Amino acid sequence: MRVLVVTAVPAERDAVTRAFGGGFGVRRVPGGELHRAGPFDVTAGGVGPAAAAAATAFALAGAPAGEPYGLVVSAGIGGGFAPAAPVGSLVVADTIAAADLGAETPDGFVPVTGLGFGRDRFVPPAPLVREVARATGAVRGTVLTVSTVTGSTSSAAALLTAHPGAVAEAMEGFGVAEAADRAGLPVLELRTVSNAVGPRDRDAWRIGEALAALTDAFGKTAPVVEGWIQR
Ligand SMILES: O=C(O)c1cccc(C(=O)CC[C@H]2O[C@@H](n3cnc4c(=O)[nH]cnc43)[C@H](O)[C@@H]2O)c1
Repeated sequence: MRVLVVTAVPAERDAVTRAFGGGFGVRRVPGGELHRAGPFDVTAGGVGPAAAAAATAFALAGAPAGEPYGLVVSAGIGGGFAPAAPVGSLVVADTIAAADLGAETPDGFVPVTGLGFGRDRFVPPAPLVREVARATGAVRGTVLTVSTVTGSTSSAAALLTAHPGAVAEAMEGFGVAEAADRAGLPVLELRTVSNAVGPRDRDAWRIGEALAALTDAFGKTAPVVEGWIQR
């Protein structure tokens, strides 16, 4: 079995494949391409949950005969909630939560599940999360999926009130998880922290360091997931 990794942008995809000395072959799938590296097929699916879900669904549907996927990973850089996940740290999601999927009401935000629809979270396999955290030193916690990057102290505080276990936010995990779940596959989310969640200061984003940390993280994660998908 192989592992599908979905990043947002090509720089993140290439950071993952660099853990194996680069991509070893590129395969076209509808709407994208898959870069083969070690046990991973890595695709840059675009920014946001909708692009991520579409890219994941097409990649899973196009798996070659005899090479099924056993796991899907959402990966890339993300914002970290202080003090749990400082800039430069690695986070592995024990819960992937859609933080802004729902309705604003007079009583505040109501998640989509409170409206009687769908899902607002997915839970990766706990033993796998534990093993990845042990192998990489990652912080474990909820990773939020947002469609709008948080840009103020008050919004960051509101997210932490609604999700006390949140350690990071990004924009794709829930979309990847939704597609993986419909294919009957487990999901994992790995984020290296490029910036603090809070007031927007793009000059303070440490993207280069976060991409280097992503390469390091995948080098350490590969043996763990290889063992796990063979069980
Ligand atoms: O400008 C670049 O060189 C560059 C290289 C790699 C990635 C980027 C991105 O802007 C990726 C966008 C991606 O990052 C996630 N992200 C990062 N920080 C946050 C945040 O604070 N809140 C939400 N999302 C964040 C997100 O998943 C985006 O898709 C640029």
